[in-house]
Amino acid sequence: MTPLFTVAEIRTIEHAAAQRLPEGALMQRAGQAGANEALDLLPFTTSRARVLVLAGPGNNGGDALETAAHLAHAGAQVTILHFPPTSAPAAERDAALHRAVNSPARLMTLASAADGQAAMQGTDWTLVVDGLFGIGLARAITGEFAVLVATVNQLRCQVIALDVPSGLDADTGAIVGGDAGTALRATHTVTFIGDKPGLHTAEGRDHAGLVIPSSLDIDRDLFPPARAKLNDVALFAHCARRRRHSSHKGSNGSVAVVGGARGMAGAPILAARTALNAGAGRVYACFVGDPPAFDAAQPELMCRSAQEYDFNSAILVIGPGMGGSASGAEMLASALHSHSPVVLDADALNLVAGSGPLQTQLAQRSAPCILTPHPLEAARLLGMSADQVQADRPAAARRLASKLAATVVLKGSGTVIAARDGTIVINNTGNPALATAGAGDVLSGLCGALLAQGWPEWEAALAGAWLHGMAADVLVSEGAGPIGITASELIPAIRAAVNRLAAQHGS
Ligand SMILES: NC(=O)C1=CN([C@@H]2O[C@H](COP(=O)(O)OP(=O)(O)OC[C@H]3O[C@@H](n4cnc5c(N)ncnc54)[C@H](O)[C@@H]3O)[C@@H](O)[C@H]2O)[C@@H](O)CC1
Ligand SMILES: Nc1ncnc2c1ncn2[C@@H]1O[C@H](COP(=O)(O)OP(=O)(O)O)[C@@H](O)[C@H]1O
Ligand SMILES: [K+]
Repeated sequence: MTPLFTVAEIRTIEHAAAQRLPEGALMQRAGQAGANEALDLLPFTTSRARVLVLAGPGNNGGDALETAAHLAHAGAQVTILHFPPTSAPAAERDAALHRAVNSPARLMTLASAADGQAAMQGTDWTLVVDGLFGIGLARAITGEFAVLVATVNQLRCQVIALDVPSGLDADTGAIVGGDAGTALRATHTVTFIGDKPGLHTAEGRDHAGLVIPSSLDIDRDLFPPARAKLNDVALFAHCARRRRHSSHKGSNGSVAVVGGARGMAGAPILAARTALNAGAGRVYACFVGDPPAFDAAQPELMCRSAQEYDFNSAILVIGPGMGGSASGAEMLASALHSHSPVVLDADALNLVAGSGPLQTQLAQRSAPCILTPHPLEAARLLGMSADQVQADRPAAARRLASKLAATVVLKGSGTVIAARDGTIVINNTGNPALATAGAGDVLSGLCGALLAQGWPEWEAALAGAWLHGMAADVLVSEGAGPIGITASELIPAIRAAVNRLAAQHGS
């Protein structure tokens, strides 16, 4: 289980740890950790490696100077582009500079980032170490530093970021300064003290690459209980069940997907097929528009008119392709009036966003409730723009969960799952193959199927996000994507993932 800590928490831990250690110990450990990861990436003949180390003006630059000295002593050809501090540096940073100067590394002290860019030209670098800025970056990277970042981003070699890729907000995964800023794209990030939410959501996955946490050997008692974690099978495996020989379809619950206004019948069909293939015993597809007689590709589904369905008799997945009509709103109100557990997606969320009474009705329900908004749906529910949601996904998910008293699955790269009490989990399975129409319908059907099979709301949301992403990861590893995977193809891959989970962890 990987806990995730905010910058404020990391600063508190660091401060407490520093009291127990000799001056500079943490920076030295950080530099050693960076060097260890770098050495793993270098060719066996270290002397052939040309390593470019960017050492910024703050303590992140201090880490980089320590890393550079280690790599130079290990035999690599190291060039340091050093940006001196603009105010009096910490003694530990001075000591790091001293070690770098006394190492075989070539140190270029630069007055401007433009000098740095010139110094980078003409060498075929094996590896770049990014120690420009860490968690202390206070404003957008602009001007000459932005040009330097763009130059590194065009290199094709591996790039290790120290602590955080320069320019990325470690709390939110947004680029510091938004559109005015930029961030360095690393292939690996060695992150210090504890892992951080921003490395795994929003822009995080594209900029951090593979994340390697390094605790710097800080005593465990200095870490607070984590309010955020990375998603992990260990968080939900206890709910997995193997099928009993004595089971029957009634043992595995019923799901009713409610949606399908005229012209949008495919969305509930995708959700319903997923629910069936993820193990629900009986699945109804209920249409706000005219129902088809049956689904030819999945005749096991029971296609009904939503108006004629008893919403108390199944787990309800409401919203796929439902539209915003008065009859959709009426179906939603009666579904919320029922005692059934619900998954609210797509148009159901838009209808809730536009109606105070529906919001009150939702917040007052006692049955399990999972909301699966994408960023624009979340924005409508919060009365803000999608850009504002993306600027701080953990905060948006938390606010929604508390406002509507539900488990919220804020979708997108690094899906954020939030509980009513403010706990969050960030999912790191999945990939851009999922950026395709209908992938969200598949997720809502999967969550419904897990609820139907007795999973509690929180674990159903965690496992739903994880299995959905894992299915896409398996398809991509088999060469089927990420380009061109369709939502329908996810369904058999989800079935395989559900069965693997039950076989490996089910009781
Ligand atoms: N605090 C900790 O927990 C530890 C920190 N360490 C390292 O120290 C880092 C934090 O160090 P700092 O707080 O010094 O911060 P940083 O090194 O991240 O950056 C601050 C420096 O950048 C300058 N700066 C900020 N925004 C700028 C901009 N947009 N353009 C140009 N210059 C800008 C500031 O004036 C300051 O000199 C961590 O990320 C980590 O790498 C490690 O040494 C280990 C312990
Ligand atoms: N780039 C991406 N990386 C990882 N997951 C993604 C990405 N883009 C989309 N997804 C996932 O795919 C699903 C898309 O859902 P949604 O936006 O509701 O699509 P639709 O309404 O077409 O079904 C969500 O589960 C989301 O988290
Ligand atoms: K960095």
